[in-house]
Amino acid sequence: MSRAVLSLGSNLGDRLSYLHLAVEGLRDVLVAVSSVYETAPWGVTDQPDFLNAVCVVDDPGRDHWAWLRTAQELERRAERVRERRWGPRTLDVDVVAVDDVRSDDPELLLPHPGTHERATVLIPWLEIDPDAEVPGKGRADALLAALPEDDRAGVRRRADLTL
Ligand SMILES: Nc1ncnc2c1ncn2[C@@H]1O[C@H](COP(=O)(O)OP(=O)(O)OP(=O)(O)O)[C@@H](O)[C@H]1O
Ligand SMILES: Nc1nc2c(c(=O)[nH]1)N=C(CO)CN2
Repeated sequence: MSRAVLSLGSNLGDRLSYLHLAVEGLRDVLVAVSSVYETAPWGVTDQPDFLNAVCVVDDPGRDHWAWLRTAQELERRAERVRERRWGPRTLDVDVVAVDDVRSDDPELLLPHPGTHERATVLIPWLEIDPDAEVPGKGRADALLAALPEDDRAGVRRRADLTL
């Protein structure tokens, strides 16, 4: 079994349609997809709000490198241009975790190094997996509770948008 958690983000153009494109590309392997969240930007803060969501996907035939290729292929389809780090993008697909795999290869860091401090990932992930664990870091609910209130407040569920 190879179960992966992928995070989706968009803050350029028709944001929802880019998230749709990603979910449609994952349809055959999709186990669960979260609601869509409108989120205040972290990192570079002078940029538009993001739409974020998280998917759980499963395919016994794909290892963690294959999930990275899947993520990059989805970004390519969204004609993502690589600009500045943490800057605006049509579609960002990060591999958050794959089973219990730990990797310190810079091409594929697992779990994704930002996960434990990003409410934009933890909140949607917990919605679809309340027992989620970040390998090596602990339970996602405990990690979320440890974040500043402002970080959690910046993540708002958009009940009017669906994937
Ligand atoms: N877990 C991972 N998921 C996706 N890409 C990863 C991962 N670990 C390392 N990378 C590498 O990161 C690079 C892509 O970085 P990218 O431009 O998406 O970073 P970013 O989205 O700006 O920042 P962040 O990764 O902190 O969210 C790729 O070269 C990819 O090989
Ligand atoms: N709210 C939010 N902010 C971000 C995001 C993101 O997905 N959501 N992604 C970034 C680049 O990886 C930089 N900043």
